[in-house]
Amino acid sequence: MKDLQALREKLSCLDVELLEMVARRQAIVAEIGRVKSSAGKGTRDYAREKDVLNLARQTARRVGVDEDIGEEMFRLLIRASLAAQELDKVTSEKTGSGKRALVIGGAGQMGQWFVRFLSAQGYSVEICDPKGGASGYRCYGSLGDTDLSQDMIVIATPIKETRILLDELAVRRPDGIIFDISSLKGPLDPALHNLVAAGCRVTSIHPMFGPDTELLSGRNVVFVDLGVAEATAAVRELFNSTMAEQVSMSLDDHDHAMAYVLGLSHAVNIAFFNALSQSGEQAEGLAKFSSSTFDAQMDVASHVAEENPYLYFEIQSLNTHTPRALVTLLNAVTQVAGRVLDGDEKGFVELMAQGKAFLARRPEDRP
Ligand SMILES: C=C(O[C@@H]1C=C(C(=O)O)C=C[C@H]1O)C(=O)O
Repeated sequence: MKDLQALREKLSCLDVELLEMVARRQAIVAEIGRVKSSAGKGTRDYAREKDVLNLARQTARRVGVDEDIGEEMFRLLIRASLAAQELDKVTSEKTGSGKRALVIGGAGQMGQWFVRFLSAQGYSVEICDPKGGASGYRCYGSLGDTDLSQDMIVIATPIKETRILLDELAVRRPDGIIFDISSLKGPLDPALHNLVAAGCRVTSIHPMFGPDTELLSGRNVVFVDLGVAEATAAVRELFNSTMAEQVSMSLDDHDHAMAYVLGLSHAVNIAFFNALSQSGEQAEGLAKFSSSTFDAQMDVASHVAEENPYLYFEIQSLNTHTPRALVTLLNAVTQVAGRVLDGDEKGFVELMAQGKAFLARRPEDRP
C-alpha cells in the first residue's frame, strides 16, 4: 500500500509538470499568433498542423505510447491554441472600439453569445430583454425604453418575435446596422424587405453553431444579403478576425438547405428517441448492450433532446420546405422497412451502397 501511495504522488508531480508544459506551449502559441497577425497571415495553418500531428505520432511510437493517443492529445492542444489565438485576434483588432451595440434577446443563449462576442470586439454592449441581462451591461426591458441610437443592432429572439421586432424597427427607422440571426429566413422575408424599403441598413445572418461555441474554426456563418451591401459588409467585418467560414446564400436557398441540415436531422433524432421510448425497452437495460453506433446515435439524440422544443417546432413548422424533407424521410424509412420485411437482400445492399456513395462526396476533414 505504501508503494501505491508513493507511486501516485510521483504521478501527480508528473501531471503537474505536464500541465505546466501545456501552459508554456500556450505562451509560445500566443507569441506566434501575434507574429502572424502583424505579418497579415491567417491564424490557422493546416500544413503546420499536419507536421505537428506527424511529429506527435512519430514521437509517440519512439517512446512507446499509442500513436492514436499521441495524435489525439495534440489535436486537443491545437484546438486550445486556435481558440486562444482567435480570441486574442478578435480582442486586439478592436473593431467595435468607441461604438455601441444593442443585443435584443440578449438574455437568451445565442443572445448571450453575441453579447460576449461584441464585447470582445470592443463594442459597448447594451441588452434589450424583459428577462434582464448579464450584470455590467445596460439593460432595457423593452424596445420602447431605448432611443435605438446604437451603431449595431442584433436581433436574437424566437422567429415569430423577430418578425414583430423587425416591423417595429421599420417604423422607428434606427440609423445603426441591423441584423437578425434567425434559423429560418422565409418567415421574415416581408418584414426584412419592409425594413430595407424603410431605408434601414439591414442584413440577415445565420450562425451555424450553438451558444457553447468558443472556436469558430470549421464553423459556418451564412450571410443572406438583402441588397444593402454596406450592412452585409459591416456584419462580415465582425467575423473577419475569426476563422469562421463566411457563406453567402439567397433567402430561399437558405431555408431549402435548412429543411435538411436542421429539419431532417432534428426529425430523425426526435423519431429515434421516441421510437426507443415507445418500444417498451428500458434505457438502463439497453445501455448494457450498447454498441459504438448506438452510443454515437444516443449522444446526438441526447443533444437534440436538450434543445429548446419551441425553437425546434418553429424550425419545422415555419419552413415552407419542411413537408418535402419530411416526406423524403418517411419514404426512406418505408423503403428500409420494406426491403427488410420482403427479405430483399439485394435491395437492402443497394440502399446502403447508394448512401455510401452519397456520403463519400463529403469534403474531407482537415487535420
Ligand atoms: C501555433 C500556431 O497556430 C496554430 C496552432 C498550431 C499548434 O498548436 O501547434 C499549429 C498551427 C496553427 O494552425 C502556428 O501557426 O504555428
